[in-house]
Amino acid sequence: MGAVTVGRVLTLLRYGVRVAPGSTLLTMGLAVLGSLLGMAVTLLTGRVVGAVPGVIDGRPGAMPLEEFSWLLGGLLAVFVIDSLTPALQQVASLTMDAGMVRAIGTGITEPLLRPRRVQHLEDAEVLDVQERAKGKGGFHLAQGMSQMPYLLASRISLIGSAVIVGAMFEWWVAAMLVAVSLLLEWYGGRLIEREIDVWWGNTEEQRRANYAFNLGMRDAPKELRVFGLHNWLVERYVREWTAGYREVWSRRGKNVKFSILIGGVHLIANSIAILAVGRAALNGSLPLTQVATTLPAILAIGQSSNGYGVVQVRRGLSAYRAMRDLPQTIAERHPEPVTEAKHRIETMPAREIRFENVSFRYPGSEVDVLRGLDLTLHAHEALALVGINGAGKSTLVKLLGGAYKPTSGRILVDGVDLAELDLAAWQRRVAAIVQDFLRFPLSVTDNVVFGAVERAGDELILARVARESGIDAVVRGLPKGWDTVLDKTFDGGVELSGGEWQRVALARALFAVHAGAGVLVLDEPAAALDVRAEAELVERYLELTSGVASLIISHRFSVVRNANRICVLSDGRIVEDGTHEELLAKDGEYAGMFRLQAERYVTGPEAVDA
Ligand SMILES: Nc1ncnc2c1ncn2[C@@H]1O[C@H](COP(=O)(O)OP(=O)(O)OP(=O)(O)O)[C@@H](O)[C@H]1O
Repeated sequence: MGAVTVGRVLTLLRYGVRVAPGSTLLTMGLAVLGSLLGMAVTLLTGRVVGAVPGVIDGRPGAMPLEEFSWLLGGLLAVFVIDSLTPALQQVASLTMDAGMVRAIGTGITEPLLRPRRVQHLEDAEVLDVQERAKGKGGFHLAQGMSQMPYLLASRISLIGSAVIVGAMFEWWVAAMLVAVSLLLEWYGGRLIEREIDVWWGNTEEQRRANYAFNLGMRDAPKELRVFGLHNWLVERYVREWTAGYREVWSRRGKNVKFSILIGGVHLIANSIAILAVGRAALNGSLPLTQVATTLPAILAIGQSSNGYGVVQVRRGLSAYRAMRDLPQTIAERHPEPVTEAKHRIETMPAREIRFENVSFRYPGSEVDVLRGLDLTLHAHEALALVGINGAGKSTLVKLLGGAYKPTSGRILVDGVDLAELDLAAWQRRVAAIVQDFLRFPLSVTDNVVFGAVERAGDELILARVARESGIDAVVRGLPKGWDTVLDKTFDGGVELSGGEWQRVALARALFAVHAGAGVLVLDEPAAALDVRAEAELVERYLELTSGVASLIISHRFSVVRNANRICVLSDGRIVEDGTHEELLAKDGEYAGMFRLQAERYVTGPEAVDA
């Protein structure tokens, strides 16, 4: 099969049989049956045509009429079955495709989701393997699998037709036709491959066209209308798309003369074969049956070259290998810590969480975000962390949640290094609302109970959370109450306002705390609310969650001052630590930031909020 060897095809077939056994076997079986029936039609047609003159003349030794009728009936039956198989094959093939897409989607996302840390998601090598496992412009593996039945059928047809030509006529003719057919396939495959590469190579124009498309469809449909930019966008999309396709056309144009040359070779080979058959028929050395069988077989050899199938199957194979390697690449480059279940995580932290001389730099970055940071968060205390944009506050939260591990230093939970704890169990102990919290396009209930999915069915906690968080007021106004889907693209779904969404997200954190979480992180928890509402909400949350260690991050001092203690993060370490009053008295960085904001609220545009 050219560069696609039989062994590799079997590998791919084995995968198909593993993930979608019924439909794969049926699709491949029907493909084989279809090509065998096609050859049976050729052989039977030859016999029927060869028998006709004798039957008409009633020559002695000719086929009896009854046998001829059976032959004709047989041809008809084979023809009918042959006509039915493509429809059946299509159904089987669609079912196989659906199974493949599901299996590949899981095969790629599952290894990426499984690790408790996230470093692997920023590792160029892992991302490269993932990209190859997926393929550009759709799942290459699924595309390869859907071409397998056609490739299989065209191979059987090529071999079978060559045997017919060789056995009934001349082996040199069969060899010549097969050689030309494979040449045609190899060359056609190369052209197709290059075209696909250009098209999915994501040229600058294609990326711009995609950007325009996403802008219009997904990212900014409202703003575009406000600014009256829809016509501009459509025009831009068409222009970029056409420009992107120009390269494909120019490559196709350049290849035309070679295609004509190869097509000419094919035409000459077929003409030689047909002329040779004609000559043999005329000089009486080739009986009519053989002539009528050989001619369609000659044409079938030419038609069985399948460059597209070869290319797609080859791409499918390489995607399959990348997908197979993905879990191993992740495990080798980012081993998950092996932990012993000797610590009672479900009661941690009983005393404190301590950052001890912690430094951190993101993978691939040259800059340390944290530099020898020391910080203690006591159990049952509410600690606020302040610092300018980019100081590293959210980064510290990611380290606390175990999403990253410190580049150096340690994070100790009740004296035990976080690296020694079962990360999955620890992450269940941490409830967090981050700035870009998840908005699931699911029901309100799901959006709240996902705070602690293992307690999802606990109606008592849900009722308590609804009462305490005040989202029962939001739910009462929804068409299907708790079952309302929070995405208006779904039937009966609604879109909440930014502030309402934040209340849902906070209810999610509260659900996690009541389900047993021991650490609560509020990272800009209610920035979409006005200043007073946010301050009141955070104050209320701290009352409701007073039994857990809370870390609050906010740029608003009305929120921060609710905390028992405030730490200022600057230059990668904690530079000030104390209560609101203590830090003001100290007249350092905190006091400077506070004064600046207070002035704005008195004189500036935000005075309304204050
Ligand atoms: N995934 C990442 N890869 C590389 N650098 C990152 C990544 N995430 C954040 N950074 C960088 O780390 C630094 C600290 O970012 P971080 O989000 O922790 O700051 P922050 O104090 O929370 O800021 P803000 O107040 O604006 O939310 C920034 O310089 C940021 O650009």
